[in-house]
Amino acid sequence: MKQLHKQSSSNRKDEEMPFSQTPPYSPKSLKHPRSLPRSLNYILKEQRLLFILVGILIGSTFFIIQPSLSILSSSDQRPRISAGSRESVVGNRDRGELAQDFQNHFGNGNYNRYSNGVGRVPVGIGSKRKRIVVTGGAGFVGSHLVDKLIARGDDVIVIDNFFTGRKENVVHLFGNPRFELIRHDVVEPILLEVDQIYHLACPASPVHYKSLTCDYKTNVMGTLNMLGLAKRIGARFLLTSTSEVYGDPLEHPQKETYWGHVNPIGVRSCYDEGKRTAETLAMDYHRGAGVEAIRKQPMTVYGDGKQTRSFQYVSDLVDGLVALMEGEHVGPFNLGNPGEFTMLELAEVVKETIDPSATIEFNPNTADDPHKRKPDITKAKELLNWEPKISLREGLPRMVNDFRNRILNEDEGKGN
Ligand SMILES: O=C(O)[C@H]1O[C@H](OP(=O)(O)OP(=O)(O)OC[C@H]2O[C@@H](n3ccc(=O)[nH]c3=O)[C@H](O)[C@@H]2O)[C@H](O)[C@@H](O)[C@@H]1O
Repeated sequence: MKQLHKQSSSNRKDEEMPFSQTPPYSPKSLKHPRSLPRSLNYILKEQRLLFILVGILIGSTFFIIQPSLSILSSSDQRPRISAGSRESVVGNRDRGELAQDFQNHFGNGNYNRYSNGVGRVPVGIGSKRKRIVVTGGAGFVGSHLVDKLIARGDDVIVIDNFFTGRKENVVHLFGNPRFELIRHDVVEPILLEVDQIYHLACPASPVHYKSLTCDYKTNVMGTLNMLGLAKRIGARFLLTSTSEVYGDPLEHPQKETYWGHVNPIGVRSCYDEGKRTAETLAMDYHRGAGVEAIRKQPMTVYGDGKQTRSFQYVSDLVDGLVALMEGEHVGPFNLGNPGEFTMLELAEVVKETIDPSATIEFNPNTADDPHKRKPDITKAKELLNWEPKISLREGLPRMVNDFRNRILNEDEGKGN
């Protein structure tokens, strides 16, 4: 398999860890008590709290496409070829094997599309494992997704340029033969042979997307490159979009069919429009190819704090992403928690569940901040049989433990 800049790290003490010791997927458990304020500071630095809660836990829209060129009748034993495809890497898994594979992971389910031979392994290798690329896999959502995929037995290649991601998020997988880490910027093409592509790479933090460092190019060129790869190799493709594509919505709650209300020249637009363009590209390919710190510091609330958001715990999101990838559906799905809170309510819940002594500071609002946001998840409930299980009150303490644990792991990695 071709690799670009295979990661070498001076911080690979887990390298010898045998696979059998790989921790199963779950929000990482608290290993030993350590300073809560420190973890809060970590979580919230560079507005990470707002980012995590607003940027991630809100309802997000996900796109999934399937190049139609990969959909052949099950009786067609020819390699599936699209422009630039490499027949030599196209293998044929039989329907029974793939259906079995699916059942091993998910129990009974409809596996029609995959049973048409979408999954691939190199010719001659009858492995049931999937080979999966996760771009942005060293990020917050990405690293949780990678843990889940590895834990269920798949081979995972992470592509990340570490713009906001951290090697520490995946260091526990170093040395695992089923895991590869490639430092690579998705704006450059890459050739890999895989069954599925989860495209998460994106400068997602407000710290980045509200500043000149915002990289529209990543959303456009990066998505084009990953779509091109999916088309070439016939892989199933999933794009993590964002509820920001709905802008300051005039429809509430927001269904997948809502086109949104976005200021195309505002300070947030490089992110909103970048993701909107990425969605456009995904659907074009489908059609065309067929295919913040609060430790004794105030929590910052922008504006009057009456704007609403919906917050989703990361494991619910990861479950939804996998259900979407493993299913047969194409197009946007809202994967979010419909629980709707004002920013002031959120600050109160954070106070109650994390730090009762925290205070609130009001800052002028940023331009174009959406007034309300709440995902309509009817479609995901009906078609994916998916809905979030973890409430904000339940999720917040888990989130703190998760980040505390990451800090502890980092300290251990440094020999502290
Ligand atoms: O909810 C959302 O809106 C966002 O959720 C996640 O983002 P998240 O995990 O919250 O953010 P990060 O922890 O910053 O992860 C993004 C990853 O992409 C990587 N990245 C970023 C930019 C780039 O050019 N290339 C690249 O590999 C970063 O290094 C990082 O590992 C998804 O990865 C985003 O696609 C999505 O927009």
